[in-house]
Order: sequence, then structure tokens, then C-alpha cells
Amino acid sequence: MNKEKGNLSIHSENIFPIIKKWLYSDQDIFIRELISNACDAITKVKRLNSLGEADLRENADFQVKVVLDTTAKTLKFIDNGIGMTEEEVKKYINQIAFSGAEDFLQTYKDKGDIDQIIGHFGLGFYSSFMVAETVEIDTLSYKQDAIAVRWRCDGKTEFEMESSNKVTRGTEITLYLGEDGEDFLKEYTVKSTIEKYCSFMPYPIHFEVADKEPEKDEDGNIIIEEAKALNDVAPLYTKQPNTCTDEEYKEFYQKTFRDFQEPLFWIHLNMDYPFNLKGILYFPKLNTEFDTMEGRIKLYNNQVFVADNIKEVIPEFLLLLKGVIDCPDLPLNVSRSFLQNDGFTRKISDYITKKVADKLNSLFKSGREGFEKFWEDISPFIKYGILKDTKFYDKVESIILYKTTKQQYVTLEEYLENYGEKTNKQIYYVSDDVQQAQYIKMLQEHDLEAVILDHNIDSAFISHMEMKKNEISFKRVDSNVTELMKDKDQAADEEVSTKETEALTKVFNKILNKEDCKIQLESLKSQEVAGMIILAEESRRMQEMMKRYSMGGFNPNTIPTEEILVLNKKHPLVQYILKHAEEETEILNFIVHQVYDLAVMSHKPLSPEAMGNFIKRSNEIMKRLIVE
Ligand SMILES: Nc1ncnc2c1ncn2[C@@H]1O[C@H](COP(=O)(O)OP(=O)(O)OP(=O)(O)O)[C@@H](O)[C@H]1O
Repeated sequence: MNKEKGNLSIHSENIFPIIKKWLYSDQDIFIRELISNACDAITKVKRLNSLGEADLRENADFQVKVVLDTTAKTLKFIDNGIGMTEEEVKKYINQIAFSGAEDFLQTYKDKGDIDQIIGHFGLGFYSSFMVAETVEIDTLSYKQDAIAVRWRCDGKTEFEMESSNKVTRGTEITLYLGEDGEDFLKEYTVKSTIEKYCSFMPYPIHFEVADKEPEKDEDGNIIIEEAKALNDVAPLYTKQPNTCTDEEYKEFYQKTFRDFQEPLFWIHLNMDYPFNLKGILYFPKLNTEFDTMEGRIKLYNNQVFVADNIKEVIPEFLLLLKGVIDCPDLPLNVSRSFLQNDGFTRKISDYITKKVADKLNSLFKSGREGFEKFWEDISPFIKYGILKDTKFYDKVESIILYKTTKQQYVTLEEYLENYGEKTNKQIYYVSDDVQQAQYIKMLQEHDLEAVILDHNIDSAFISHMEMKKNEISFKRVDSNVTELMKDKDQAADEEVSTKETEALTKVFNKILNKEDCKIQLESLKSQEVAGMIILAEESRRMQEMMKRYSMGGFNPNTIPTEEILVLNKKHPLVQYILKHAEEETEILNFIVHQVYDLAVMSHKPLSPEAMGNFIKRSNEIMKRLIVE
């Protein structure tokens, strides 16, 4: 062919600077684009072969080769796919690709926000100019008697075309890396980028460094390493679920997420209609703290990695899981705000949510014991899902488990069946089963159980449950004195009671040096408890909420406290205080402090200063026991 020069058919002279600037944050996608073009070219030639239209007797070991030459500063992408004729280069490279760039500019010319744009933008081949000063294509079409073509462009709007000396079918793209692409002269950068985007691409991808000193053994002989593809051409999620073993699922998980813990269980998604979606979602073993839950859902488009954790497609609460989702139908070359409002994306998201809920229900029904074993790990995830998604709530609310203080798991329905009548449909809970042991014991003495809700997410979760189910309410065990705890045999003389309460308030205020000690005198059935602190559920939730939403500089002690000190009228220490209220003895001082501190300790941690005093005082009391 004759050497030919021409102008690329675009209207904007400034296309290259724009490609560089606008796509800068996702600079590494050129590797994905060039390798996926190479894979497409192989798929095309294979298809033609199966239709009898291409002769593939030679060069049928399909693969993509990426070759880095750090001396020549080039990066090559070589495939043995369909190749291109001169006409095709003119049509696909000179014109079509640029019309993609034109669309890109038209759509985004007023929007400077790069975050609006999903990295992948159909610029395909031309994204190579983000890193290359000059790009060369050498290509030979599969067609009989085709003439190899060389195309060359140095990042301006002019190109050159001439004959190439390429003799094997396929395309070789050479990037002459410029200043912007220096990073890609590092073996590690290229390799890890291929692994990031291409680990599931459908043909083997081989990577080599052309000018690397070969490794030698002790005798100076060159070690010839067996060429190994960087990718898995048939990832597990592309297979039929009934052909996959548990071992394969675990291995895939560990390899894909580099998490050497075993996943708890998984869901293999496989849908053809009304949209095409495949994937595997794993429930990882979680750290108990909600803050450290970190999932990762990798989104693929036809085995090409697109991005992690795109919350417009994947329901937000599922981002706490780990998994891969491949959806070839997703329109990825559009903005994220479009995806958000897209009915199709919503359908995908609904489908995934339904699959997860179905799996949880089937685990619950097929083996409650196994489900209970998982519960601690999956409960923060389920509760988060419930808060975020009404449909998910509807599907799983009946299988939510609550761990009781007897370490058994019950559903809400079971709890209410057992205790609902006694508690008037209230669900007692503890947020710290060690600290609140005294209250738990008091409940158990009356054949009542509390459930343990000790996770960060639980306060939001119980409010949500109360909103959904008007008839129930959650009460922390230290929020009130239930009628059950009171000794009803003791007929109370109200007038006497009031006087005694006043006397006790006076003495506690004086000795504790407080002004606002709220005291309630009760005849408790328990013989062991002298005093306990209660804080109305509503006040405590309000305090928690203020703590949660107030940012730095906030002092929680400035919240007015509604704590009440309940004193057990029948307890000898309380009776002693009442009897000696007017005296100013050291014993009275000790007893008032100890009764108060012990009551506080079952409710919340003592302040460091109060704890120091408590220890000192306790030691002093014990010393006196020896002396007297
Ligand atoms: N390695 C290759 N072998 C054969 N043809 C190729 C190769 N690379 C690119 N082409 C041709 O050039 C065209 C334009 O490529 P480009 O990557 O710019 O866009 P695209 O692949 O069509 O779309 P996308 O924007 O999704 O990448 C391709 O459609 C294909 O016909």
C-alpha cells in the first residue's frame, strides 16, 4: 500500500489534552481497554471460524501478550484475533472511536465533576493516549491475502498509515510511553493493573518484560519459567451452580479477596432473564464491631472489571459482603446519577436483595442450629439491611434472632410467646450482660429473660422495630422497676414512705455532695439489692442519640440526667441509713457512698475518680473488719 497521511475526523482540535485531563483519575483503564479489545478480537475470529468463515489452522493458541520494554520505553499489547484491514483501520480507528470521544465531550462539556463519570467511557483504544506520546498499530486481518497495515499517531490530530511487516494474524499495539505514562514502565504497576482489571478475562493473558535479565541457576544456566497466564479464563461464577463444589467456592473466595478466613456461606447468582447476571456473594466472617465491617463487591461487565462497590447497582447494605457480580447488560458508559434513577438498575438491585433474603430464609428453615451458629456474624449485616431496605425487612423480619441472657436464640415471636404476657409485650434487653448482671438476676428470679443487644447498630435497630411493630417496645433492664420486682405483700403507708424518701434524699445529697439526687423507695423482692439506678428508656435513648450526633468538643456530662436511685426499703443497709440519717458518723458516710457506687456500677462504668475513691474506701472497710 502507499504511504498515506490524513487528518483524524474530529471537530475538536483539543481532544487529546481533554482525554488526558478528564480521565486522569482512572489513568490505568487504558490497560483494561486495550486488553478487552484484544479479547473481543479473539472472540470475533473464533465466531467466524465456527461459522466456517475464517481459517484458523495456524495461530489458534488464543492469547493476549503484554510486553514491557523499559529500555525502549514501550508497552505492547499483542493478540492473535481478527486483525484489521486498511479499510477497517480507517473506519474503526480513524472515525468511529472519535465519534465516541465527541459524544463524551457533548455529554460532559458542562460538568466538571470527574466523580460523575464512571471510569469506563467507551473511549476504548484512544485511552492509550493518556499515557503514550505515540501509538502504533500493526495489524493483519484474518482475511485471505490481507495486507498488513501500520497506523501511527503522535497524539495530535494527524495519523500516518503504511504497510506493515507483520506476518501473523492479529493486532499489535505499541505505546511509546511519555512522561504521563512513566508509572507504567514499572513491571509491578503493569502486572497489578492487569490483575486488577483482567483477572477474569476469557483468554489467557501473558505478561513479560522484554529487556529483563534472565534468571540463572547456580551453574549459570538460564532458568526457563513456564509461561503462566495472569488470569482465570473461566471464573467460578460463570459455571452452573450445581457443578461447583464447596471447596471450589472457598478457593475462589480466598483467591479473589485474599482473605484466608473461610466464608460462612455464599449465594451463587445466575440469571438469564429478564436480564443477564451472574455472580457469587459471600458472607464473610465479621469482626464484631460494626465499624470494622468492610465488604467488597466487584462489578464486572462480561468478565471485565469495572469498579468496586458501585452502590447505585448494588444495595448499600450488601456492600458489607464480599462478592463478584457480572452483569453484561449494565449501561456502564453513563453517569452515576443516571444509574441511580434507572429502573433497570433498580431491578437488578431488587433481584440481588431478594436472592439474599431467600437464602437467609432457606438457611433458617433448613437448619435452625446452623443458622444460630452464623447469627453473631451475620446479624449486623441483616440489621443494617433492615434499616436500609423495606423490602428486605419484609422478607427477613420473622427470622431475626435475639440471644437471651441464657445464651439461647429466640425469634421475636418466640420471646413474646414465652414472656409477652408477663411483660406486657415489652422486650427486656441488656446492652452489657456483665455490667448489668444484677438486673438480669432480678429478672431471672421472676422467670423472665432479657435479650442481649450490645452492638453499635442495635439502638437504631430497636427504634426501627418499634416503628414497624407498634405493639411492642424494647426496655433496657435498668430502665424501670417492674411490678414483678416489687414485693406487693408489704402494704405501703404512703405518708411514711414520703417522709422516708425525703429523709433519704437529704442524707444522700449531703453525703454525696449533690443537689439533685433523685431517690425512689421501693420494697423489692430481692434480698440482695440495696440500691439500683434506673434511667427511663426514653431519656437514655435521647442521651445516646445526642452523643452519637454531636461532634467533637461535646461533653456528655452536660446532658441533664434523669437517673433515679431506687433504694430497697427492706435491705438492712437502707434501714441503717434511715435509722441513723441524722448522725454524722463515718459509718453512715461509708455506707451511703458504697450503696450509691455499687448501684451505679451495675448501670454504667464509674468515672475514674469515683472508681479510685471506691477502691480506697473498700480497702478501708476491709481493714476495719480486721481491727474490730
Ligand atoms: N485489538 C484489536 N483487534 C481488532 N480490532 C480492534 C482492536 N482494537 C480495536 N479494534 C477495532 O477498533 C474499534 C474501536 O475500538 P475502541 O476500543 O475505540 O472502541 P470499542 O471497542 O468499539 O468500544 P469500547 O468503547 O467499548 O471500547 C473496535 O470496535 C474494533 O473494531
